[in-house]
This record gives sequence, structure tokens and C-alpha cells, in this order.
Amino acid sequence: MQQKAIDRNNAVIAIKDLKKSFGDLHVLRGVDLEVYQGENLVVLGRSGTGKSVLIKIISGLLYPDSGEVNVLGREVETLNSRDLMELRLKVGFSFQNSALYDSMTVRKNLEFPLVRNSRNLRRKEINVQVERVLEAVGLSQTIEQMPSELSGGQRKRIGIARTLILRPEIMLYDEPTAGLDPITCIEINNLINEVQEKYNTTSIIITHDLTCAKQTGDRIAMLLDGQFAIQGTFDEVFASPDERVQSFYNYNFTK
Ligand SMILES: Nc1ncnc2c1ncn2[C@@H]1O[C@H](COP(=O)(O)OP(=O)(O)OP(=O)(O)O)[C@@H](O)[C@H]1O
Repeated sequence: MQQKAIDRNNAVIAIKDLKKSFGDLHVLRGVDLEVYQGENLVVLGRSGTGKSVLIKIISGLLYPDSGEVNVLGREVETLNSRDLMELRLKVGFSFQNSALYDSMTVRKNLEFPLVRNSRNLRRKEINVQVERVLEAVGLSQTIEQMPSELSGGQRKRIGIARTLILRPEIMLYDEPTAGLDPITCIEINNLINEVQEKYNTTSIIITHDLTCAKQTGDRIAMLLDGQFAIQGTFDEVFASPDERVQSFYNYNFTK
């Protein structure tokens, strides 16, 4: 991956001692994490370790039990609903299932968040923005198609475009390559890197896919027993003798 500008003095997400339980299930047990401007941070962890809970807390969809969650300079848990809405516009959430409306064309799917969030946009401006974001994800030709006519990889791209159209400062990707064939996975990994360069976003990428982690992650953080015990580059993380890290690696590359 080419060198890029990551501002390590500028943490756009700063989390301290974050805890979250559901009844007796202690999911996050003191998470500390900083994500810097311009960085792609990959969060790895086994199923059910709390990766989705973490990004839902970052985007204000879930409240923490305790700890500090600072996103773009705001303490998420202290925001009123209006400020939270404002923050959410700056935090794009790319869902695992792409979350497209099946009854709408690609164009209408992309217009939807724009029209909902900036009601006074003119038709011409809406068209320009839709066309621009479609071009950015390499799918201009699909503009009048229905989601059912798209491949899994194309749906993923449109889902990412629909998040990008609001020009978020942070992108949260939940399992961006899940269910895709290996070549399409690589295309999505490339797209994640292109989005970062073109839109200068900061991203958190949740994945089980080690190829995705290696190709997109400037840094990897492994969620183990409710904490980020191990963080570093891909090679640094997997050089760890920690048995939990090694079994995660071996499982991925031997299954
Ligand atoms: N709203 C909720 N109410 C109760 N339990 C929840 C809730 N959200 C998540 N959980 C539980 O918290 C744990 C962590 O869930 P989470 O979805 O974050 O896992 P994950 O690491 O993203 O897993 P996967 O890789 O399978 O998506 C799970 O046991 C889940 O059942």
C-alpha cells in the first residue's frame, strides 16, 4: 500500500475505558482506541466479540454503559438528539447487507439520503451528486437499474455510494467483503482504499477477512475478551505469540 498522510496528532475517534454489557453478557470490557485522521483502522475479532456493538456506539446508535467516546471532538454520550443527528451525518455507516431499497432504482436509492437531509437541493444538483458518486464507485452504467439486477459486489458498491453521497468524514464498514467471491473482495478492498484517498475519510473496517485486513488496514486492532489487547500493522499483530491471535490467523488461512 502506498504511503499516505495520517495525522497522528489528530485523533478523530478517541475512546477511553468503554464498557458495554447486555444483562450478564459483558461485551466491551474497557476498550481504549484512537483512530487518526486519514487512517483505515481494521477491527478484527471472532464472531460475537462486540465489533458491531463498538461501531454502533461510535455512530450513536447504542449508548455505552461507561467510559468516554469522543467522535470528531464531541463526547457522543452527552449529545442531545439534534447534535447527535448532526454528528451522524458526518459518520457514514456502510451496513453488511448494503441496506438498499429493493423497490427503488439505483438513482432513487442514492437520491434518498440527499433529499432527506438537504431538502432545498435543486434537481440539477441532486443529479450531479448522484452521477458523481456513482462514477466514484465505478458504476455509472447502473443508474436506472433495480437492486435485484445487480451482483453482490455491485450492491456493495452502491451501498457504499449511498453512504458516501453525504460526504461523511468517517466511514464505518461492517463486514464489507462478507459473502463475496475472492476477486470481488479484492475489488471492494481497492474501493475502500480509493474512497479514503478521494474523500479523505477516516475509516473503521470490521472484518473476519484477513486479506481485506491486510489490503485496507493501515493499522489493525484485535478485539480479544472485550479489549484491544493488540494493535499494530498487520505483520506486527500476527507476529504476536498470543495464542488467541495465532489461532485466529491459522483458522483463517487453513479453512
Ligand atoms: N441490542 C442488543 N441486545 C442484546 N444483546 C446484544 C445486542 N447487540 C449485540 N448483542 C450481543 O452482543 C454480542 C456482540 O455482538 P456483535 O454484533 O457486536 O458481535 P460481532 O463481533 O460484530 O459479531 P459478528 O462478527 O458475528 O458480526 C453478541 O453476543 C450479541 O448477541
